[in-house]
Amino acid sequence: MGGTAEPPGGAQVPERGSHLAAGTKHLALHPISQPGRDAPSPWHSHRKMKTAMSLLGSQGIFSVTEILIFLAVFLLMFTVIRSFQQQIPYGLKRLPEPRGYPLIGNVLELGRNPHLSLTQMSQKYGDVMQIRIGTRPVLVLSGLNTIRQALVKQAEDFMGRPDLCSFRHIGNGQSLAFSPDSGEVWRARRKVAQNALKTFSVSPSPTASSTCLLEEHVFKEAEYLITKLLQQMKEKKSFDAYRYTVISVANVICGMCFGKRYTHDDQELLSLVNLSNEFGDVAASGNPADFIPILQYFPSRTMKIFKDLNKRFSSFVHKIVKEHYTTFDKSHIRDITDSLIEHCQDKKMDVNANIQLPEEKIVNLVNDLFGAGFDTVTTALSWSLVYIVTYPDIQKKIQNELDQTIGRERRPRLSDRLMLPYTEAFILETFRHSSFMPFTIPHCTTKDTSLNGYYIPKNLCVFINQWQVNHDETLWKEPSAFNPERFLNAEGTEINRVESDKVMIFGLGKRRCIGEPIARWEMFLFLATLLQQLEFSVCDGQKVDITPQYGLTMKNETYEYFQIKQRFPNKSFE
Ligand code: HEM
Repeated sequence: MGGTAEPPGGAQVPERGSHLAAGTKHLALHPISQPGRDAPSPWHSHRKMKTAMSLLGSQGIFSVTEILIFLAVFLLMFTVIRSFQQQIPYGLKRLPEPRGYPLIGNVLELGRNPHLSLTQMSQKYGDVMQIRIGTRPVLVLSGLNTIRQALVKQAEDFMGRPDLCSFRHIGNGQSLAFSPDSGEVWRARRKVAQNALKTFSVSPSPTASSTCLLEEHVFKEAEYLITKLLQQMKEKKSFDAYRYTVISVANVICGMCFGKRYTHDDQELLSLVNLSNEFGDVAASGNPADFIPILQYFPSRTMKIFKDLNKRFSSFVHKIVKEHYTTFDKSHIRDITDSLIEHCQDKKMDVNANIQLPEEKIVNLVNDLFGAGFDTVTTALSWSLVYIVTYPDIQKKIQNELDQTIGRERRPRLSDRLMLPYTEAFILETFRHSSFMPFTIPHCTTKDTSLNGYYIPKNLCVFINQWQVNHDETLWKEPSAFNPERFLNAEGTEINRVESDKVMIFGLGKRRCIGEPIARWEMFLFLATLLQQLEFSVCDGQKVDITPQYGLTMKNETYEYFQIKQRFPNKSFE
């Protein structure tokens, strides 16, 4: 027994004698053992060793020295990699992570709709998981409770912003929302911005027909919008809703920030506001150029447009701010820009932090407010109009509620909100169903921390998946259905606050949107004023496409497919 044996199917000796083929031949002709046949013996072991040595020896693939060097290098590399790998503190777990490709990480899995891919991945890896975009690790948070824990209960740990290359082009790198600053200066600036917004929205209006400045701005713009839409209907028989609402909404924030408005055909404003899609493409979570640094050095049309847009935006605002400086009168503060200039001239200190902010850091705030103030609200409003024409029964219910509560004699006011629960429920369902801000602006950890038992290092970029929360089957019955009634109590007379608090569109905690109250009021006033006077529909034969296009704010395809009819022709509203 033992001895040589034929390989299965006979000895297939390769014809050409490569180094590898020689080794294979050697192996084939000198089998190490025949299991179950030979009893192991010292001779056998010796032979085994000899065979192995001959496989590796001078006639084999590698020499013994080569193998030893290989092992030494392998051990060295292993030790170096281990020393670079995160040491997880005792009692905490390492973050779960889908396998990615070298250099690009999980970019391919993110695809065109990262909010959907990451929702799917969270079902496998959990509410707290790590992905890699390029070589950069990113923490992805899903699940309302997990997100509340991170952004509210552990707010200080998760309130940072990552230093992404595209963000450095926004507001000359001094943006309140996008710059990496999250310390005392950011805190003081945020407070100044919040106070300015409050003063120029809820302060009493000088006109008798409005209760506050915001109401006055929206009334005026909604009336201009209605006139413009009716004119478009006369001339073209249809219109693109986004094209006109964007100017009306921009005029509201222009009124508050700069005390001026623009016509619907103003080319400078039009070209600026219509570039918001390009802004959203780059500023969205998961833009590869921010995570694969080498991409910065390749020519990119989108990045060029992004830089150009930010420059144009800054110089548009800068020009207006300069005009304000020349006409500034301390006894007559006209708007937010004036109030920021006054803040600088008074050298006001932040009472808590005792911080003196540099002038440019104060006046630059108007850039953030104007930038954040029109695209978001316009997108919200245009989604609401898309749902209105998709579900005509819902439009009728809102109009019945408006007719019964407000009637035809006066316009809707902010104080009517509580008496119009169905309209409010419709707005909440628009936010939830469209989830048009699928992620918050990316966050970043400010120190080593932990969440749900996982160790999370400092400076880790964090994506908060708002879309996942708004479509979570454990939170919502039939999340893909558009159903405003889900937010009403059983009698349909009040908003169910437990349900409405689950909708996530403005972020949470220390970075929560500072424009949230204004956005909600504006949305209500525009929508109620438009639906009180107009009936919206889609042109015959046209189909509404509600598939969103991914971005910082997701838009629906805008086409000239909207039509309107006046509900009460020849009636004017006070
Ligand atoms: C429906 C409309 C709006 C939506 C859905 C929205 C949503 C958001 C979200 C998700 C964030 C990021 C939160 C985070 O990173 O955790 C944010 C931040 C911000 N929003 Fe809004 N927003 C809206 C309207 C507005 C308006 C009207 C203004 C101002 C006039 C505004 C000003 C800001 C600012 C300044 C920040 C940055 C806050 C910071 O980083 O400290 N937003 N918003």
